[in-house]
Amino acid sequence: MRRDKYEKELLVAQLAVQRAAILTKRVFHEKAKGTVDKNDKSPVTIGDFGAQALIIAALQHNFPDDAIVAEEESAKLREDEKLRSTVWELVKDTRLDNPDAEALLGGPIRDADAMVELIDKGNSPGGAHGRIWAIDPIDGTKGFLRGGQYAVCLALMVDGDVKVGALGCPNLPVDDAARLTAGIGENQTDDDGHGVLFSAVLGHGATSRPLATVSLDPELGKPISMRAIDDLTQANFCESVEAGHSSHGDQAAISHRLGITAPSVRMDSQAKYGSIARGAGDIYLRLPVSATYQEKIWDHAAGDLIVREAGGQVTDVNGKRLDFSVGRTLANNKGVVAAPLAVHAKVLEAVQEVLSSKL
Ligand SMILES: Nc1ncnc2c1ncn2[C@@H]1O[C@H](COP(=O)(O)O)[C@@H](OP(=O)(O)O)[C@H]1O
Ligand SMILES: [Mg+2]
Ligand SMILES: [Mg+2]
Ligand SMILES: [Mg+2]
Repeated sequence: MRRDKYEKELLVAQLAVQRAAILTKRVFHEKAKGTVDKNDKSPVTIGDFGAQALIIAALQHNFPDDAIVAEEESAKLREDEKLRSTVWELVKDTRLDNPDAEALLGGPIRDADAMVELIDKGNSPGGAHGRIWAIDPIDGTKGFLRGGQYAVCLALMVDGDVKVGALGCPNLPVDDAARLTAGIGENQTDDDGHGVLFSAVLGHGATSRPLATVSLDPELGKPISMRAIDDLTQANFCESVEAGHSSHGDQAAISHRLGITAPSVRMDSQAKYGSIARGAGDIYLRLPVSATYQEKIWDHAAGDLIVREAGGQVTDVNGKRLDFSVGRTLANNKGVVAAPLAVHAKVLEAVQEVLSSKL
């Protein structure tokens, strides 16, 4: 079956993520320099709002009829004049260093009022019908603050199915061959050799390229694929840093059951999905800690597609594919199990054994 290549959507998504990441990187450096308070939540707040505004501006310019589900809303900006002008100062000077690319995204936002209004265009309830973009302007808030991993995430869903995904990971190595190591979750930089842009279109594979390479050619990326692994004892698995986001205990028990000897690699954000998609790691486990928490679609949409297009499978702990068609959350799913297609069933079996032994 021939599938739509979504060429323009992919190009706009890639450039929008690249432009937003220029802003998040500036905030990251200003935080390190102490220009913004590094102890409170302000760096991430400034970065979230700024990145979301820039991405929505690009989407509205190119696809004005599409709906948008984005993580942030503007209430705080409307009540805090100082925060609003700090964000605006950053947004107004953030542009791609490529005039054609910048023009494609619609150029600068008009003024601070327009910026605040754009942020609120991300309030769609989501659902199973039509074209809906999902945005996480900074995923891995804690990683961003710690100087670890974070990601700028954008995906297009059509009738509830993810068709296009782009993930900008400023602090990951550019080199696809660099295996995940324990230190990747902290003390990272976005200096030379770092910053990768993962993308995928349903039915057309997944790619990576340097985040800094701005081009109007959406096919510039190198194809990526998961590592072929038949001996699961040699697998490398990754998980959240935050113990409140997934159960480190259950994940350790699953890994033990699979005979995995390497310690888990802890890192924030959808950088986990990108990393396993390019074979830097093999398995991503996100076992629920709470019976009531519903995963948010913007935390998974791009990563789910990128892993599946790289030869992986992504399901919840019950073996169901992630269902992006039911609103702003993955209300029909519990947890995430991502692994190469050939071994996913084995991993899922271990997940279910561990979970049922707890009952
Ligand atoms: N109790 C919980 N269980 C699972 N995920 C949670 C959670 N509380 C918050 N999160 C989500 O976990 C995301 C980060 O995932 P990770 O731990 O893989 O880095 C957060 O994204 P943000 O950082 O964009 O807010 C947030 O949406
Ligand atoms: Mg997130
Ligand atoms: Mg976020
Ligand atoms: Mg958040």
